[in-house]
Amino acid sequence: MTVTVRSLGVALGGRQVLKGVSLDVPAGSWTAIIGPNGAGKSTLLRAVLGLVASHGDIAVAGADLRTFKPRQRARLVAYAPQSPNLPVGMTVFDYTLLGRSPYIPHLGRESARDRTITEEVLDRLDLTDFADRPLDHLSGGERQRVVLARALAQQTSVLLLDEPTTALDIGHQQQVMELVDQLRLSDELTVVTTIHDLTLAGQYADDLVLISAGRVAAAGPPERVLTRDTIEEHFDARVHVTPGPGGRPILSLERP
Ligand SMILES: Nc1ncnc2c1ncn2[C@@H]1O[C@H](COP(=O)(O)OP(=O)(O)OP(=O)(O)O)[C@@H](O)[C@H]1O
Repeated sequence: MTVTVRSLGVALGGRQVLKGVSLDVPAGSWTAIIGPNGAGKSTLLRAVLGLVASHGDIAVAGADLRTFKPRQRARLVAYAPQSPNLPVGMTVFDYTLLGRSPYIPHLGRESARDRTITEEVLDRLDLTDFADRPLDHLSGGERQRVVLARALAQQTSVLLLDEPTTALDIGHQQQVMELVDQLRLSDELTVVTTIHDLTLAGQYADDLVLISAGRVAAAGPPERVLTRDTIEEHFDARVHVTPGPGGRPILSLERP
């Protein structure tokens, strides 16, 4: 399913946070939204979901999610926010099972299939041993994987992930990115993720969109966006860029 945004604008607290943003994410592809702190990356995801007021055109599989009820939206798009409110005392299993809520009838109970899907997702994210643990008894990285687990349990065709790897060690970063990539290939999932690790973004995404001061500053394949000059201009960082496997850029910081 495609995600298309045209001339998107968002104002927050009386300030224009996104201006004229356009985005084209083909079905089954992975787009990474990059950009400096405060650029508007999370706001862009929230606007696509219809969680913040916006003007401009938004189409997810041809539909404008701003007109959808939450339950209807949750069958089409799964969203893993950067810092979700986690219910104190709820177990990892029950929180992940919440991902099945859009399919459970009102006043009904989850089915055996809902529980099986939840168990499978926990297994794929190395979380089976934590299933009965309350969310507030987890480390930051474990919590982050549980938030992703809930989103994957929704089994939607579009996945929006806000900074899915920030709290993860390098092994779990790889595990999460590989898992998302596998799902993308096997289930034709369309993925949009914000991400700060530019090398990681360049290794997995088909296209990068650089947001800077609320506008699209660059967009295209990783090797076109991740250039030394672009990084210096928008992040005020000096980096060395070398072509890695498949020509995908590897960035390292240059000491002044
Ligand atoms: N509710 C709000 N009211 C006013 N301004 C807001 C609100 N929420 C966010 N902002 C501002 O909007 C801008 C964009 O925020 P956003 O969270 O989208 O940035 P980001 O690119 O995701 O940043 P980061 O990389 O730090 O997570 C920031 O300047 C932020 O301070």
